[in-house]
Formats: sequence, C-alpha cells, structure tokens
Amino acid sequence: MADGFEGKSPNLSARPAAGPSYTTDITHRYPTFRDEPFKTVHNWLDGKRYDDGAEGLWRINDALYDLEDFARTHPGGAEWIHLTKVTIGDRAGTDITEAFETHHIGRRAELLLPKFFVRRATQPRNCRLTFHEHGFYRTLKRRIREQLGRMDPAPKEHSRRIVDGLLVCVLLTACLAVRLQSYAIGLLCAICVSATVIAAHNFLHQRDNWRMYAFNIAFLSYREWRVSHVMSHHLFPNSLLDMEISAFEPFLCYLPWADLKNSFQRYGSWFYEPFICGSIFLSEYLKRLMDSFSQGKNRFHLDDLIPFLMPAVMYATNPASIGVILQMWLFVVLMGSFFFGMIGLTAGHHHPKALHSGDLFPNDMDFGLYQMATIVERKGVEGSLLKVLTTFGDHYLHHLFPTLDHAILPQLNDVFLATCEEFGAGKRLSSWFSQYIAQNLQLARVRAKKYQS
Ligand code: HEM
Repeated sequence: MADGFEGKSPNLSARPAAGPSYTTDITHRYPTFRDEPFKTVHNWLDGKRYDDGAEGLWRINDALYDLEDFARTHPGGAEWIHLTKVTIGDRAGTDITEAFETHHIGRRAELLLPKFFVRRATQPRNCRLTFHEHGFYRTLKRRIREQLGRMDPAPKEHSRRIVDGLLVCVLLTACLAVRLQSYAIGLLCAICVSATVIAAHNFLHQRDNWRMYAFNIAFLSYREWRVSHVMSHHLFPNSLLDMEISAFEPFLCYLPWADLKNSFQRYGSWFYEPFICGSIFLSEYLKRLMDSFSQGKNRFHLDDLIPFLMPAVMYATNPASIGVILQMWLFVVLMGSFFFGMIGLTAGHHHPKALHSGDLFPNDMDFGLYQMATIVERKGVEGSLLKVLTTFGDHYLHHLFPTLDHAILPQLNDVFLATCEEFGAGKRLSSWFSQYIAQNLQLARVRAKKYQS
C-alpha cells in the first residue's frame, strides 16, 4: 500500500495521490490506540506492540531476539528493555530497530546481539524507514564512532555542573520568592525550573544516572518521557507515531491534514496555545492520576514525589503560611510549564518547511535523511553550552545520536556537515522569532508538500 494505511485510518480523501514510490507516513498501519481520549505512554506502547507484531519477542530489522534475561544486565538500564515488551492479547513484542540503531554508536551492542537471536521474522517491518549499510545514517554513524575515539570527553563535566547549578538556583529562588512574597522572583524561579527540566533531558537519554531525576522537579516524569520523547518523538518525529504531536490533539494540530482540523483549530490555536503550554506540567501529572484510577494500575513511582521537593524546601525555610507557599508554587509550576512549552514547541520541528505525516516522501527513506527532513533548527544558541542545554539546541545532531551529551556535539559538527554535503542533506536554520511565526503557520497548514532532498 503506497499512500494509505492498513487497519484503522482517518479519512484521507483530501490527500493528493502519493504514487507508487511515495508515501504519506512512515508506518504501514495507522497506529492503534492513537486516537484514544487519554494519550498515555501506556496506550502508545500497547498500540506499538499490537502493530509491530514482533511475535512475542523483540524485533531488530528482520530478526527476533529474546532479551528477557539480558534486561537485568543491560548497560543502559533494565527499564529500556522492559518498557518494550509486555503482551497484549495475542500480539506482543516490539520492533526496537530504531531504538537499537540510535542508542548504540560503538559496536559492543551489535556484537552481543547474536547471543539472543531466536529466529527470522515472518512479516515485513511496520516502519518504512531504512538503515542501509551505505545509506546516510549508517555512514554517518561509522564516522561519528571514529571521531568519538579522538574526541575530548572533558566538556561533559560542564553539562553536569550546569544541571547542578540550575537545581540550586531553583531551590534558592523558590525560597526567596516566598520569603519576600515576590512574584518577580517567582518568575525567575519559573525560568530556572524550565531551564532545569530541559537541561536534565540531556541526561534522561543516557544510561541511568541521578541527574535524570532533576527532570521530575515540576511534575513531568523522566520515565514517561523515555517513552513519549525518546522512543516516540525522537525515533519517529512528525509522524503519526510521534506522541509530541498526538498528545496535543485536538487542541494543537500540527499535521497538515485538512480533514482533521477546522478553522478554529487552525487559527484559534494561535491564541490559546500559550494556555496549553502553561498546563503541560500539571496535565501530565493529572493524566497519570486518571490513568491509574481508570486502569486500576498504579502508574506512580517513588520518583513522582520529586515535584514536592520545591514546596517542602519553601516550607522548611520560611515561616510563611501554607496558603502563600501553595500560591507561589502553583505560579512557579504554571509559568515554568509555559516557558518549557513555548521553547519546546518552537525548537525545531513545527515549521512548514519540515516534513510532517501527510506530506509526500519516498517509500524507503533512510532513517537519518528522514530525521533531517523533519527538523528546522533554531539558531542563536550555538557556541554557548548553557543556552544549548536549556533550549533543546543542537537539534540535528541530538536527534540523530541522542545518547551523546550535548557538550561534545560541537566536536562532531565537521564530520556531520561533510557527510550531509555528500548525501545532499542540508541543515536548515531559523531565528527565534521566525521559528515562532513558522510554528503558527504549521498549525494552520493543510496543504501537503513533496519532499525534496
Ligand atoms: C529498546 C532498545 C534499547 C535501548 C533504548 C537501549 C538504550 C541504551 C542506552 C541509553 C545505553 C547507554 C548509552 C550511553 O549512555 O552511552 C545503552 C548501552 C548499551 N546497550 Fe542498549 N538499548 C537497547 C537495546 C539493547 C540491546 C538489544 C543490546 C544488546 C543485546 C544492548 C546493548 C547495550 C550495550 C552493550 C551498551 C553499552 C554500550 C557501550 O558501552 O558502548 N542494548 N543502551
């Protein structure tokens, strides 16, 4: 099927004909559970298991593996492996090809893999993206691997110091804001909260480490983001599988599908979007609460207590009334969420020049070239690690190799740009202001475009 979907799908009658070698999304099947009212990570994982049909095992390319016993000793942490397998009815197992390819730059994982081989898969992969040996992604990965051997790892320490410093700033400004009952300092605290959460995101991509918990400071969960951001958004950006698109629907509709958004959604969203941004932190927590009650399964972990660290410190250091503390805390969380949302939604994907599901692109696109086509990077932060870390900067390289610390990415830039040139893939950059305008234009866009390399 070239331009339609197997299984459930929306009305695509308004789409231009794709033709035999073009497609409008990277998967064959319309993602199961995508349109459930609660866009939870558990629904996403269940839907992916159902659609991947990995025959009860883990799939990588066209082979099936049993990683049950390996999970405990996986150097990146057991969670990654556990998240990707749980059975649902007679469909089970997950295709982890993209996760495996992007999370292991060295050859250790690849050499270990045959130990867990069970059998060849009987069905083709649901995802159309390819990893050919001499294609863009694998070529770049080989060159990055060589470059990593020559690289200076010392700057990684700067990333750690930045997150530590930001955490201290959050707690200090939170206490001061309550003591002086100053909403101006509260606003400063909110900026620090947003910066801390974004900088901590660098660490949730890596092997388990304590700084990933800083991501939970204001109600988000590093564990859930390992699904909605790492496994969904990073691996399948701007596609139907991207939770950072589906989670905002029907309020913010970034896909250019005329039949899925009315004029109010296209243009009204320009005005109500800031309120949606302000509600991201709290609504994620509420969603987990409601999911726990409705499914009768506890979705909470000990680290979900981390958001209460801020009010606890406010209370411990101030004689102010509980009412004042609660008001200030709520203000900081709402404003922190607003900054986080505005920075995140304009970081690099929602731009009319970026490829989205519904646009036309080649059927067997290289994974790396697809990633390149879905990004328009915000310029103006390069050269400052603090700015890069706190604004989702260096978006191209980070998307392609998410486990690499942002601090070392500049050392890989030359090899990256040379490989891009060789494969005719250009970096696209845009200013903060034009990125904001472009994001609104993308909300309004309904006309599909054709991919051009
Ligand atoms: C869902 C799939 C998987 C994910 C998301 C994942 C994720 C990760 C992460 C985040 C790291 C740490 C990388 C770093 O901080 O540099 C890692 C390391 C590693 N993983 Fe995985 N992994 C997956 C599957 C596998 C499989 C199937 C194997 C092998 C059978 C494997 C073997 C390894 C090895 C050997 C390392 C250490 C890499 C090194 O030292 O070079 N992983 N993985």
